[in-house]
Amino acid sequence: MTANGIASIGECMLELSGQAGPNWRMGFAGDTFNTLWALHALSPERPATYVSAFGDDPFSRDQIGFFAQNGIGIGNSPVIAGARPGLYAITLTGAERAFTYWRSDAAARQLASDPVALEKSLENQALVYFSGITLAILDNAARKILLAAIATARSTGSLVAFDPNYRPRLWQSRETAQAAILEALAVADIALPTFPDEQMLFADETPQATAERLGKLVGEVVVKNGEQPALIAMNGEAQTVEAVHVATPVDTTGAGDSFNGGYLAARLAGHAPADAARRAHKVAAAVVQVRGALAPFETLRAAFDS
Ligand SMILES: Nc1ncnc2c1ncn2[C@@H]1O[C@H](COP(=O)(O)OP(=O)(O)O)[C@@H](O)[C@H]1O
Ligand SMILES: O=C(O)C(=O)C[C@H](O)[C@H](O)COP(=O)(O)O
Repeated sequence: MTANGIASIGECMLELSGQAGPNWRMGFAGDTFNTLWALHALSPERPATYVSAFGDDPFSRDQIGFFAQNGIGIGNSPVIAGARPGLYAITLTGAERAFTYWRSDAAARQLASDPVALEKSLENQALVYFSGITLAILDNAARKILLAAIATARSTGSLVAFDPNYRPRLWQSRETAQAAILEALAVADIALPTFPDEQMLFADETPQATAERLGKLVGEVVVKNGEQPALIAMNGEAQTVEAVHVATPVDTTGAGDSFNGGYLAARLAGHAPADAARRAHKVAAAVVQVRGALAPFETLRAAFDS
């Protein structure tokens, strides 16, 4: 059987976005889910699986129902009695987002609790995607199980993409994050970092320094940098691709994740890296103009094809 699917591994939370007070709007989001959402919008012919662990409370059931309504399955992800999803709220200063989390006992922390189920969820995938947030919510033993399952999928032909997405609050120490992220890069074919994260974590002085450092570890690297150009490093060659100018961004939550979804969908469809990054910028520019991390499929498709 040809591997045709797309799997993304991590934590999808309940999301509060919009305005504080009685007008909060509740959705579902999380970096790896946001990327899968865009990927699925842009590659609808590929079976899409969100690999995580879920609870059995009404919110977990709603979340799984929301995925299903939108054509996204959960593979062999465990559903754990008594567990529940995490929650985060977005507060904005202008369009720049900050997050408050309630997630320390979320079901997703058990996503590697059944190694056999995890490996099964990663079978027959053309693409396996995960992030530094996926690593940050796991303990050491669970991280090892996850990376082993990803390495197995890669050895059977899956392309592996990884966004380090550094969230200092989720890690015990910067050194732990550095070590785990380097281990993840060792099993990745495509790395999709954001420059300010890499600057914080590895003290890179410029996006070029990030691209050079990661280019020695991974064959294909795209460094995002907000409204600044993205930098592609592939096989020792560097290219820059200008972002789209957005006059009035509303909420930058999910911009990087949606960029990744656009980039990977384009690469899976056979577009060259620079063309993929141009499409990804357009997708991300559409996402910064909506509140919350997810934009409607039609909005994403129109941006990708424009
Ligand atoms: N203000 C902006 N105007 C236009 N595009 C933006 C803006 N902010 C982000 N983007 C788009 O989103 C992508 C990712 O944004 P970035 O801020 O680097 O990532 P993250 O959301 O991971 O912090 C950028 O490469 C760009 O395409
Ligand atoms: O922080 C987390 O754990 C989340 O997953 C919440 C957000 O949905 C993403 O962080 C958004 O990611 P950006 O694309 O970088 O804006």
